[in-house]
Amino acid sequence: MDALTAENISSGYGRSPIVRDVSLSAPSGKITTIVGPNGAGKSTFAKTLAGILRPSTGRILVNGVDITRVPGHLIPRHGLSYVPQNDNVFRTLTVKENLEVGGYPSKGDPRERMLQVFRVFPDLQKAQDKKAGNLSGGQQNLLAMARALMAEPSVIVLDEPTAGLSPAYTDIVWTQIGRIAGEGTAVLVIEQNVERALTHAQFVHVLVAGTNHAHGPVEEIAKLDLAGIFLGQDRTNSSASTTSTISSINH
Ligand SMILES: Nc1ncnc2c1ncn2[C@@H]1O[C@H](COP(=O)(O)OP(=O)(O)OP(=O)(O)O)[C@@H](O)[C@H]1O
Repeated sequence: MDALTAENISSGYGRSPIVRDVSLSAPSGKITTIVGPNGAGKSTFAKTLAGILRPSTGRILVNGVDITRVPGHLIPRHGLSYVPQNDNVFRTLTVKENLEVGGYPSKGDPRERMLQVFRVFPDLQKAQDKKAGNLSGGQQNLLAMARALMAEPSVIVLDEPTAGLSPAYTDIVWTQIGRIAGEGTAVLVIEQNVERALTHAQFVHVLVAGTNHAHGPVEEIAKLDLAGIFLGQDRTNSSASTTSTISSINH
């Protein structure tokens, strides 16, 4: 059974849905990414998984349990933690205090859990008494991920965790994402940069105009003409698809 299963989700902000009939699954211990052009509905879908938006159709299962109608603030207790792109740490609290807050949904010993999280994020242990607001943007994103891990989630949803980061810090964040998956968590990453998604993920979903355009193991998705798909001109089977083209349209 996949840790996360979303079936036929439609969702949005008003009467007409932004995301339409999207299905996706994310297995434990693997990285699944959602890629797509700007405005495709990736963040809207992530917010729907997190319970911030209520889907108008479909259902969301975590470890087989239907969480579709669970209020957003209780969803971490059901095994799904969400890290938004912005405002994802308490800036006036220390690193340690942020982690303590993140541990509230967990039933385990929070001190033990913090030591486990520090094993995945050793640099945060060194900075544990620093105010989160004094960390760099990249360190804040790592702290946000670590805070989400404190809840011992089965599934962690990361909305563009490397947005705005330097290439060097982007590599650090992806290394950490790999370590989170290595601990057995299902990781779902919204990623703007297709090249990065194809490099790091095992499964990829391509969302275009709010609908599921393609999905599958990374080896299969890498064969598609993603640049053409993003530009609305699917040229798969032509020779036009190159990784550098895909990369360049994402910057
Ligand atoms: N709070 C909101 N209220 C109304 N419409 C919104 C809101 N947030 C996003 N939208 C609209 O929903 C659509 C999808 O936005 P969304 O942020 O989900 O796309 P995305 O694929 O994550 O894009 P990006 O890669 O640019 O972040 C866009 O047309 C956007 O303008």
